Amino acid sequence: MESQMADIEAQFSSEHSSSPTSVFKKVDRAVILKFQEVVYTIDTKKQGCLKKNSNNIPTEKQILKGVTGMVLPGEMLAMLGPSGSGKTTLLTAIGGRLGGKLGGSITYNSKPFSSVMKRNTGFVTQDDVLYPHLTVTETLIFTALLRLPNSLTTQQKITHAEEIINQLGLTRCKNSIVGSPSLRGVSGGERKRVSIGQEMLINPSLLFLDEPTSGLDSTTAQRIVSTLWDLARGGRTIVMTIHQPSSRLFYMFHKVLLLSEGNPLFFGKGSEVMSYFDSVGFSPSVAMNPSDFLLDLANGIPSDDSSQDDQSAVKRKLVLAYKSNLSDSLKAETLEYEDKVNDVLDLKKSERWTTTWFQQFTILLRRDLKERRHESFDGLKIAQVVIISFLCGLLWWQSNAAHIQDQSGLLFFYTGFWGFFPLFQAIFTFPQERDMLAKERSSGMYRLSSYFFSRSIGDLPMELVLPTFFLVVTYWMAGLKPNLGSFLYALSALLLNVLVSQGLGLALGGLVMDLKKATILGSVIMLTFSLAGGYYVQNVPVFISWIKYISISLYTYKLLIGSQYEQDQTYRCGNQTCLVADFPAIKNIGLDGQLNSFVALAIMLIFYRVVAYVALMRIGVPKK
Ligand SMILES: Nc1ncnc2c1ncn2[C@@H]1O[C@H](COP(=O)(O)OP(=O)(O)OP(=O)(O)O)[C@@H](O)[C@H]1O
Repeated sequence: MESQMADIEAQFSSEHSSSPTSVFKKVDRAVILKFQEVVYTIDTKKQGCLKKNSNNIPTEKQILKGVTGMVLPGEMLAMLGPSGSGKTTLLTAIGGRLGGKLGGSITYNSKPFSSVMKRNTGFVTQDDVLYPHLTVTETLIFTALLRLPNSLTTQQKITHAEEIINQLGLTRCKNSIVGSPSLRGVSGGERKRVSIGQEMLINPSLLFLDEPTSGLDSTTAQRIVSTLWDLARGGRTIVMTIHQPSSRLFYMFHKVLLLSEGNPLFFGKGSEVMSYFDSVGFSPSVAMNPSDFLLDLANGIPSDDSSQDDQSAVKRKLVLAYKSNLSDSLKAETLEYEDKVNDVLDLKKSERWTTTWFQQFTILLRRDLKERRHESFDGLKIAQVVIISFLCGLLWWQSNAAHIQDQSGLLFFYTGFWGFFPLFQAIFTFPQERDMLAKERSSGMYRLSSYFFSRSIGDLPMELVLPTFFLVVTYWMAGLKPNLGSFLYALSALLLNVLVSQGLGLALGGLVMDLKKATILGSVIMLTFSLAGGYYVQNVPVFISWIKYISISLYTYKLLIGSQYEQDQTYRCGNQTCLVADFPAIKNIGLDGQLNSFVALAIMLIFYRVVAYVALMRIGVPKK
C-alpha cells in the first residue's frame, strides 16, 4: 500500500506545476482540524418526522453519536458510510455551517470557528450551485472579483481566475455556458471542477467537499480526486464525503472515517483499515474493493457469504470494537497534538469583507444582468404586454368622459393588470436564488444589503419600461384626458403601483421561499386587494371594510381617477348632466385625498422591501 501511494505521488506530481502563482502552491496558513466527541441531535417533532407524541416517544434523534478525529495540513480525509449515516451532517458541522444542538468540540488550530476561519475555508456542496447562463470564465471571474481582497487589482483578480481555469483543466470549455439539468452546458465533471475552482480562488487552508465524485465516471472521479490530492500537498487540510470510491481512489486518501448510523466504526489511515477489521474478526471472503467491504460492514453485512447474519448485532459489535480499540487512543492522540500546535499556527486577523459595499453592488449587478439578460428581454413577456396594450387600446378606442363607466373600468384594469404582472415576476426572484444566496453568504462573499439592492435594481429598467409602453399605447388610443400633466400623473401612479406590487412579490417569495405556496398566497392577497379596491363593491359591510386601507389597488385607482377627473367635472348621463364625483364607482373612492394615497403607497413601497430584506437575513446563516 505504501508503494501504491508512492506511485500515485509520482504520477501526479509530474502533472501539476507548483509555481508561485499555481493553484497548487503552498498554502499561506496551515490549519489543524480536530473534532472530538461530536454529537448532533435533531428535534424530530419540530422537523415533522413524527406525527404524534402521545406515547412518550422520544422527540429527539441523534444523528451523530460521538465522532472524533483529526486532520493535519497536507492530509485528505474521506468520510465513508451508507446513505443516511451522517456524513453530510458531520461535514457541515466541521465546516462551521451547522447550527442547532451540536455537542462536543470542533477546533481549528485549537480555536473555535470564526469569521477569519470562514474566509480561509472552501466548501463545495454536493449539488453544484452555479448560474447556468454564465460561461465558465465569467463564473470564475465574478467569483474572483467578489472574493479576492482589494490588495489585488481587478486585472490581477481576472488573471488569477484564468490561471485557475488552466490549472483545473477547464481551458477547453472556458467559453461554454455552465448549464443546468434543463440547459445543456459543460459536463458534470467540468461543472464540479468549476465549483472546486470557485473555492480554490481564495487559496483556502481548509477545503470541504460533499461527494465531489458522485454521478461521475471513474476516470473523471479519479481526475478530481487527484487534483484534490495535489491541493492537499500544498499544505491544505481536505475533508470530503464520498460514496463508493474505487480502490484506486481509496488509497489516495490519507485518512478514512467510516460511519454507521452516526457511530464511528473506524478512523485512521486508509492503509490500515483492512488489518484493523481483520483484527476484530471481520475480513472479506474474497478479494474486494476496500470501500465495498467497508460499506457492507457499516450496513451490518460482514462478508458476501454471511448475508443471513443479524445486521444489528454486527453493527453493535463493530461499535463496541471501535470503543474498546480505537476511541481512547484517538482521543489521546488528538489531545496530545493540541499541545504541540498551540499558538504555533495562528491565523492573522483579517477584515470581515474583502471588498467594499459599492464594489459588491456593482459586481453583483453586472453578474445579474449577464445571467438574466435572456429573462429581462424575454420576447414572450414583451409580446404579451404589446398584444394586451393594443387590444385594450382597440377595446376602449377613443372613449371619452361621457363613457365614464368604460373609462373607470379601464383605470381599474390598469391597477389589476399592473398589480398581478409585477407581483408574479417578483415572487420568483428569491426562491430561485435561495441556494446561490445561501452558498455565497455562508462563505462571506458579500453583504446582504449589496445583494438586495443589486437584485432589486437590476430588474428595474425592464419593470418600468413595459408599463410605460403599455400606458403610452392605451392612454392615447383609449382617448383618456389629452394633456401631458394628466398623462404623467397617471404614469407615476401606475409605476408606483408596479413597484409596490413588486415589493409585495419580493416579500412573499422571501418569506415563504416556496414558489407554489408563494404564488397561491400572492393571488389570494392581490385578489383581496382588487376586490377591496372600491370598483366592484361599493357597499362593503363595516366589519370588513378596513381591508381597503391596505389595498394597493384602492390607492392606485384613486390616483388614476384623480389624474382624469376634477371635483366639479360633469358628464352626460342620459338626457341630463351628472357630476363625475357622483358616479358610483368614483363616489365611494372620492376625488380628494390624492396626497394621502401617494403617501400610503410610498409607505408600502418601503415596508414590503424591508420585510423581504428581513426574510433574507436568515439565508446562509447556520440555524441556532
Ligand atoms: N434537519 C434534519 N431533519 C431531519 N432529519 C435529518 C436532518 N438532518 C439530517 N437528518 C437525518 O440524519 C441522517 C443523516 O443524514 P446525512 O445527510 O448526514 O446522511 P449522509 O450519510 O450524508 O447520506 P447521503 O449519503 O444519502 O447523503 C439521515 O437519516 C437524515 O434523514
